[in-house]
Order: sequence, then structure tokens, then C-alpha cells
Amino acid sequence: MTRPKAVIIGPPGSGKTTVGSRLAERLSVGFRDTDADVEAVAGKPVGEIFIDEGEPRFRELEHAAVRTALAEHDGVLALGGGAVLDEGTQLLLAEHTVVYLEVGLADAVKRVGLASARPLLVLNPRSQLKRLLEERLPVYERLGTITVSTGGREPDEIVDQIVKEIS
Ligand SMILES: Nc1ncnc2c1ncn2[C@@H]1O[C@H](COP(=O)(O)OP(=O)(O)OP(=O)(O)O)[C@@H](O)[C@H]1O
Ligand SMILES: O=C(O)C1=C[C@@H](O)[C@@H](O)[C@H](O)C1
Ligand SMILES: [Mg+2]
Repeated sequence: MTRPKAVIIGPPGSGKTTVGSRLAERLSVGFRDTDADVEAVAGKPVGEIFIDEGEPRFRELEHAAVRTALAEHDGVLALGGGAVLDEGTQLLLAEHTVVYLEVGLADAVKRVGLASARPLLVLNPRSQLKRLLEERLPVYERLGTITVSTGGREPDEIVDQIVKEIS
């Protein structure tokens, strides 16, 4: 059965795209990101989907993208930051190697920057991120089969740890 070598989850700014793509290079496998898959299906960037069609529609498209990617991708798969909130997605993840990238509020704020392109963080990135972390941390913790701390660590060092833990 085809399945990803690793599925990467975590909050915005945890480094899912950055670390996930380097992990894929290191393992010589393909990298896929469900945010990009949703953008390809919708024909527009995530931010525009939120504005034109609303968050519930984005979440529907995202769940479909996760289901498809889990079934057909055999490399490294990064999920959008909020994908894990969907109960159907939580069930699908139960059979996978799920890497949770842990990040604290201060680092996440620094990494997403003040002028964020992320639709959920446009108004007040710090307070939005704080609320989002509080709400989601228990879910990330529960779903991660491997938890990797990213604070004060370079992406390549994080990749080293993941490679060790999944092999
Ligand atoms: N370990 C790290 N140390 C320092 N900066 C990092 C680290 N990981 C990622 N970054 C930087 O943080 C920013 C956000 O990273 P990235 O886009 O990979 O996060 P993400 O988890 O994919 O976010 P999103 O959920 O919004 O897609 C980028 O500018 C990236 O270069
Ligand atoms: O954390 C979230 O809810 C999001 C994270 C991004 O990856 C995108 O999926 C979108 O901006 C929503
Ligand atoms: Mg990303």
C-alpha cells in the first residue's frame, strides 16, 4: 500500500514546508504540501479562497486534499496548519507516521512575521497565534507519533532527528 514516509503537522511557523521539503530531499523522495494541492484545485492562493469562499469551504477542500494525498503520495507530506482540526482527517492520520513540529509562541511569531500572508493571522498575528496554539496543541500532541522540538534549532538539525526516528 502506498503511504507517505512521514506526514508533517504543526502550527503556522513550525516549519512544516521548510523542514518537510528538506526531509524529502534527504530521503530522496518527493515532497507534497496540501496547501499547494488546495491552491491547485481552487486555482487561487489560500488567502483568496478564504476571502472569496470562506474558511468552511477551504476546510472542505483541505480535507479532500489530505485524503487524496495520504492515499497516493509515498514521499513526505506536509499538512496545512489547521488540517488536523477536521475529525475525518484525525481518523485518517491514525495509521500514519506523523511528525509533530513543536514551536513556542515567541518563535512562531518571529517566523510568520508581522506582515503575514496567512489569512488567519492578518489582524494581530501574536494574539491570533496564541489562541490558535492553545486550542490546537492538545490535538497536535495526540496525533503526532513523533514530536520534534524546533525552537532555536536549524532546519537541518531537525531533519537529522526525524531521519533517525523514522528509520
Ligand atoms: N527551525 C527553524 N528555525 C528558524 N526559522 C525557521 C525554522 N523553520 C522554519 N523557519 C522559517 O519560518 C518561516 C515559516 O516556515 P514554514 O513556511 O516552513 O512554516 P509552516 O509550518 O509551513 O507554516 P504554514 O502553516 O503557514 O504553512 C519561514 O520563513 C522559514 O524559513
Ligand atoms: O493554521 C491554519 O489554520 C492555516 C495554516 C496554513 O497552512 C493554511 O492552510 C491556512 O492559512 C490556514
Ligand atoms: Mg507551510
